[in-house]
Amino acid sequence: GIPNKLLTLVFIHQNSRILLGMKKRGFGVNRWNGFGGKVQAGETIMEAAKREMLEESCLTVNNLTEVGRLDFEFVGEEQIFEVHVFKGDQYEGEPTETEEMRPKWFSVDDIPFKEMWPDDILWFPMLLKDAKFNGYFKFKGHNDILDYTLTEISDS
Ligand SMILES: NNC(=O)c1cnc2ccc(F)cc2c1N
Repeated sequence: GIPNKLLTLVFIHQNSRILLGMKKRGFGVNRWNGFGGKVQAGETIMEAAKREMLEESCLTVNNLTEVGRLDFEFVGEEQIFEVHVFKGDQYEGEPTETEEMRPKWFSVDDIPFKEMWPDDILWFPMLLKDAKFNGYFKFKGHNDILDYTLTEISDS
């Protein structure tokens, strides 16, 4: 089907550490997520990414770039999520726990994939090496990937 729900996913990646957020309630609860959420009417996807980052972590990220696009389908659900993945390395503020998220820095050599969505281990290597990527994942529930496609896009 046609993806029809725009979402953002934001990571701060500084040298050998990446900021993740433990989701404290709602969708993806008890998993280390990227920061982000829905795109509201009247805002660009980039504006939504920065807004959600500020709301969920209290950080203002200055240099976000879009590094990937992931479509997620959940069998039995009409809606397909079109997730725009952003990365930045310059921010203002201090990572702060909110009602939604508990932020924590992880070494890129020690990412808690067992406590993350099962697709992460597949595309994080691309995220970390600054490759651009496109993916599609068909989920059954929140834990099983029935099938997927994942393509690294080389600019050159
Ligand atoms: N760090 N990874 C995420 O935040 C993440 C990964 N995969 C997902 C798959 C389906 C979905 F609805 C959300 C996510 C998601 N937030």
